[in-house]
Amino acid sequence: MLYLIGLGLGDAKDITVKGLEAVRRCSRVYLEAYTSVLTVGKEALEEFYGRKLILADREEVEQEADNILKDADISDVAFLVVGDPFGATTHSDLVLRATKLGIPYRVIHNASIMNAVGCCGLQLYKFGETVSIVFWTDTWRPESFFDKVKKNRQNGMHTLCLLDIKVKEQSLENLIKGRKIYEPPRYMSVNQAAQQLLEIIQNQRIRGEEPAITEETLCVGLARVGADDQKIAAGTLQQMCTVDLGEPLHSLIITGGSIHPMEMEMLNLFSIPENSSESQSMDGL
Ligand SMILES: C[S@@+](CC[C@H](N)C(=O)[O-])C[C@H]1O[C@@H](n2cnc3c(N)ncnc32)[C@H](O)[C@@H]1O
Repeated sequence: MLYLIGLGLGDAKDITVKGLEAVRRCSRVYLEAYTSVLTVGKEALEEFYGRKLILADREEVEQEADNILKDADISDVAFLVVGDPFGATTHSDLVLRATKLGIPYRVIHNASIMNAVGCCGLQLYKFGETVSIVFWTDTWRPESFFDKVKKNRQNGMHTLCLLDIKVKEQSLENLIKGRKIYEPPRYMSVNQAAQQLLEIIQNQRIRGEEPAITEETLCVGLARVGADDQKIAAGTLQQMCTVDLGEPLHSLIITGGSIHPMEMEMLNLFSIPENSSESQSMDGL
C-alpha cells in the first residue's frame, strides 16, 4: 500500500493519529522536500515518529518514482507531504503511476495553506484563483499571473499568492560542468513579492494601462501559519514591502474590493500599528 500522508503546517506533532500509525507500520518512509517545509527539520520529525525518513527531492519524485513505489504492492510505503498531499501541490502523478502498477493507495489528509489562510479572517469562499509568484531573474520577469489577480479583483475575490521556493538549485557553471553542488535554499518573502508587484504596477502605468491594484490596496502577509510563532500583518501593498514577518514560509493575500464587516474586524486584529513608519492610508482599512 502507498500512503500519501499530510503533515500539516506546524511542527512534528501536527501529523494526525491515523497518519502517525501508518508511518510507524511502513517499511520505507519518504519525506517530500521541495514544495514546502516545516519550521522544524527532518531530525525533529524522525525523533517524534520514531522512524528514519528518506528525503525525496523533485528529481526523485518526478523521474525516479519507481524507487519510491518499489515493493509497495507487497509492503507499506509512506510518502509524507508538508500541508496536505493534494493542497496546492498535486501528487496525482505518483498516484497514477501506483495505480498503473496495481499498487493500492490511501490518502491521509491534513491542514493545507489553502485552507489555513482563513486564520486571518478572510472568508475562504471569497477567494478566487490562487497564483504563484516566482523569483525574477535579470532575464525572466513573468507578469502573466497578474491577469488572474485582476480577474479576482473584478469579481470581488481575494487572491492567495503562494511564494516561490528554490531548493537544490545549481549555478549555471556547476550545471554545465555536471557538478552536484547546490545553492543554499531560497524562500520568497512577503517583502520580495510586494516589491515585484509594485514593479508590475509601475510597468503597467508606463504602458498606459490601469493597474488592477495600487500601492494602497489592502493586503495580508502571513508567515509560518500553524507554527507557534506564526505572524499575520494586514496593511497596504506598500507596507508589505517593509513589514518584518521573520523566517519562511510566507504567503501574501491581495484582498478583493469588497470586504465583509466581520472580515474587516478580524483584519483589524492584525493591522500594522498607526504609529509604525510602515503605516499609511489604506483602501478599506
Ligand atoms: C506548494 S505550496 C504548499 C503545498 C502544501 N502541500 C500545502 O498543502 O500547504 C508552498 C507555498 O505555500 C505557502 N505556504 C506553505 N506553508 C505555509 C505556511 N505555514 N505559512 C505561510 N505560507 C505557507 C508558501 O508560499 C509556500 O511557498
